[in-house]
This record gives sequence, structure tokens and C-alpha cells, in this order.
Amino acid sequence: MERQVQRLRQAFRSGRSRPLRFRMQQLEALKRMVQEREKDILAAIAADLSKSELNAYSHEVITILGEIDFMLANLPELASAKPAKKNLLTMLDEAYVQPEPLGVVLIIGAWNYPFVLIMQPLVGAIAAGNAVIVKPSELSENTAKILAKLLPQYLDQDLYAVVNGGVAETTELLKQRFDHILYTGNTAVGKIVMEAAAKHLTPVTLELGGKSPCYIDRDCDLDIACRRITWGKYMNCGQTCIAPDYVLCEASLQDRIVQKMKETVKDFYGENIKDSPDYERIINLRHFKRLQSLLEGQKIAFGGETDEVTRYIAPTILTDVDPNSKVMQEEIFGPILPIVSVKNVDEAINFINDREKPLALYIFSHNNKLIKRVIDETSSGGVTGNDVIMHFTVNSLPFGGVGASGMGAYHGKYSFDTFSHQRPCLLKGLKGESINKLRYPPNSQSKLSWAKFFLLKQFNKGGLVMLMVACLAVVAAVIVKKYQALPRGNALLASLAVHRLCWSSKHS
Ligand SMILES: NC(=O)C1=CN([C@@H]2O[C@H](COP(=O)(O)OP(=O)(O)OC[C@H]3O[C@@H](n4cnc5c(N)ncnc54)[C@H](O)[C@@H]3O)[C@@H](O)[C@H]2O)C=CC1
Ligand SMILES: CCCCCCCCCC(=O)O
Repeated sequence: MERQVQRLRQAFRSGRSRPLRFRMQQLEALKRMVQEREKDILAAIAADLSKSELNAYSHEVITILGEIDFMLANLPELASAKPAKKNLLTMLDEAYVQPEPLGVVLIIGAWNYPFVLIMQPLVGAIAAGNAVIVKPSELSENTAKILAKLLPQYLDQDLYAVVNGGVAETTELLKQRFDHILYTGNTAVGKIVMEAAAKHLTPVTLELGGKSPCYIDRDCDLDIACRRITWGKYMNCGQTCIAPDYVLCEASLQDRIVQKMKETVKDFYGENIKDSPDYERIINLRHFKRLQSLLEGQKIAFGGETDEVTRYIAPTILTDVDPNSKVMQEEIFGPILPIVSVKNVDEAINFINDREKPLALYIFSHNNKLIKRVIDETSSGGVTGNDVIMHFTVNSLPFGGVGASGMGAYHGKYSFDTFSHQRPCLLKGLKGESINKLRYPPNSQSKLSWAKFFLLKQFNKGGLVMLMVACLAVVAAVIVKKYQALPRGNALLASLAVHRLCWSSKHS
């Protein structure tokens, strides 16, 4: 492992990954890989998650093609130096922010969207000019294998590598020094990753989970709300980090919500859900049993059927759920939707704020003011009003958690920024030493006043006119100096004194 990281570091140090043209070529190659090997990729995702290839395409492949296209179109602008505002002391200098790659980056993915969760950060890390090691989840082993096979065929092998394996391999990997780690997965492992990173002072982006609430207001089109929630909750069999975890609503809405979601489930998956190509299965027996245990003691208003052999759990709704019960204590990550009653929106807001900050928050209402109020009075990684999941698909929005649901963000420009250092650059000439005397020892009260003037004064339009007058005064002073042979530096200070006097008289 150590040698592999060293090999990548050496390749990074050679500077090969930095030129824009190289990064674009690698991104083009990644796009070719997705297009040319689409069948293999879809088959792997489908096998891992008992998913149809159509769904594998719309859940995972579209996102990646969109992300690559975004980067190809925007990379020149993203990677360019941005001029920075200057102060009086640096007026004649060059100041800009130059994004630079961090070095060797580690990306650790989770199993639930095994292709997207590796590829989307990879696009950002390549675009930013880094060397990258990706570590797909061992639980989605087919996708892990296909990534290990295909990525080296399309990408520069000295700069980009795939490491496969489970806890032992990841633990070993985490002992190495990286320049950034992006981890997607559960909170407990997030802490392990952060602890390992801290040993090297490596910054981390943690894409974690949590219980994402969904508030349904009384003033709402319940047909539409229930259709959208049903889609987002049962997609990928509920194994989506931003799936609505539970519903908060007034007690009087509960039965209507159950009825409407029941009808929608039938529309989406037919009479026999088990036969629907659009309904997935639970990833493994451990998660299947964990989910089964969440049903114990609950009032099942709809669904509840399970089949251990195929790891099938029906779309399920629980009503009158006690907020202290097990299903409300941990992220569900499966097709079980508890409904918890609240008296009104105030109680919903308190309910959300009494718990860890979620990854997503959903609010359904005709009343935009109410939606804005819930946003203003709560915190979450992201928000979608009157829909679920969809903020994930907008790559101009940063995607990430806050508090217990994670730190940092990616997607689109935010991926580029996550994997870049924003390097401040100030380029001065070697002239103008007379003004620099103000900051050289010995210090004095007068020098301090000058320093305050140069560094703290903000200029409005009028001030700028004054400044131009001051510049003219500088020119005049230089001419005077030439003819009167003043001691070096005094001409400039004299002219600035004129400027300062003008300024003071205008503002006193
Ligand atoms: N915020 C986001 O974008 C997303 C968050 N998630 C969250 O991820 C969770 C589900 O994923 P997991 O079951 O954790 O996926 P997982 O079991 O695939 O683990 C994630 C990664 O951590 C590694 N790992 C596991 N145990 C480890 C250990 N002890 N030391 C070092 N590495 C270890 C695995 O090898 C894997 O690559 C949910 O909480 C979900 O909400 C999932 C997808 C997206
Ligand atoms: C148009 C539907 C796209 C859905 C993609 C959802 C990915 C969610 C993130 C996750 O859990 O890893």
C-alpha cells in the first residue's frame, strides 16, 4: 500500500497531472469508458443491487455523464486564476487566487450507489489535477471489480489507482499519508476515517447519513406529495442516503397519506411488487435482519412482508410511531416509512432541531412562506421543497452534510473546489521601497497612522477621485523632486501627505 501511494506521489510530483489539456484528456477518457463499457457497468450495478439495467442507468450513469460534461465545459474557467481586490498598499501589484491541486487524494465509496459514489468525486479530483486512489465498497463487489478492471484501461495508470478490499485493506490504506480524503458511508466509520486522517493533518470530506425528515403541511396537494415521497423513499429499496427517512404531519393527515402512498405503490410496482423490475432488494442479510428488527412492535399500516431468501422487504408504512422507538433512533436505510404526528409546524421544527442535523430535509406545502420558515429555523445538509432527492441532481448546488451528517461538499464546481487549494498570490515589483519604510522598524506613532490609513480606509467613488488626485500629486512630487533634489522617498511621502490631508478634510 505504502509503495502504491508513493508511486502515485512521484507521478504527481512530476507535474503530469497539472496541465489543463491532460486533465481534459483524462476526463474524456473517463467519458469514453462509461460509453464504451456501459453494458459491463450496468450489469455490475444491477447484480450488486438487484436492480434493472434501466434503473442502474438512470440512478447512476446519467449523473456521471452529466458531471463529466459539466467539468469538460467549465474546467478552463474553474482552473483559471481569479483576480483579487487590492488595498492601497498593493494597488500597483498583481493579486490573484490560483487554484492548485492538493496532491494524492483518497476516495472511499459506499455500496448503495457504488458507481456514482466513486466516479463523481473522481471526476472532481481529476479535474482539480490530483493523483487519486479510489476504494470502492467491498459490499458491492461486482461494481468494485469492474471499476478495478476498467479504470486502469482508460486512465493514466501512474496517477490513478483502484484498491479493492474490506476493513483490513481500508485500515492499511488509511495509515498512509494523503492530501485529502473523501469518504462516503456511515457515521461510525466516518469517525475512524477522520481519526486516521488527523494523524497526518489530512483534510477530510465526510459524506455521511442520518435521518432526513419530511414535513407534510395540511395546506398541500397530498396526491402529488405522496407520489413524490413514494418515489424517493422506495427507490433503491430505501437504500438512499437522502431518502426521506420519516414523515412528520398532523395526525389528521396520517390515514390519507397511507391511502395515497398505497395507491402509488400499486401504480409504480403493480399488484405483485416482487415481480416488478423497478423494486430492488436489501444489500445483504445483516441489513435485512436489522430492518426486520425495526418493524418489531410497530403498527404496520401498509406492507411489512419480508422474504429472507431474496432479502425482499415490501414498501412499508408505520403509523402512530413513538419518537422514542428504535425505528426513530437510527437511520432506516430501507423501505420502511414511519409517520410521526405533530400538532403543527412549530412542533415539527422543534422535533427536527431536537435531533442531529440531517443530511436532507423535505417540506411539502402550498405555502411558500411556511417552507421558507422551516428552512430558516432548522439546519440540514440540503433541502428540497415540494419534492425529495432532487437537490442531488442539480450540480450547481453543493452536496454534503452538516454536523452529524458530514462535512464538506462536492458536485460540479464544489467538487473542483474540494480537491483544490485556493492559493493566494501577490506579485510585487522591486520598486516603491520608500513607501515600505512605513512598515520597517523602528516603528512610530506616525508610521502607525499611515499604516491605518493604507490598510483600513475604504474608498467610495468620491474617495477614488481623491486617490486619483493623490496620484497626480505623486507625479507632481516626482517632478518637483527631480528639480529640487529632495532626499530619496520624501517626494512620495509628501505627495501622499497631500492625499491624506485631502481625505481627512473631506471625511472629518
Ligand atoms: N452523504 C452521502 O452522500 C451518502 C451517505 N451514505 C451513508 O452511508 C451509509 C451506508 O454506507 P455503509 O453501510 O457505511 O457503506 P459501506 O459498508 O460500503 O462502507 C463504506 C466504506 O467504508 C469502508 N469501511 C467499512 N468499515 C471500515 C472500517 N472499520 N475502517 C475503514 N473503512 C471501513 C468500506 O470498505 C467502504 O468502502 C448510510 O448511513 C448512508 O446514509 C451513503 C451514500 C451517500
Ligand atoms: C434521478 C435520480 C437520481 C438519484 C440518485 C440518488 C443518489 C443519492 C445519493 C446516495 O444515496 O448515494
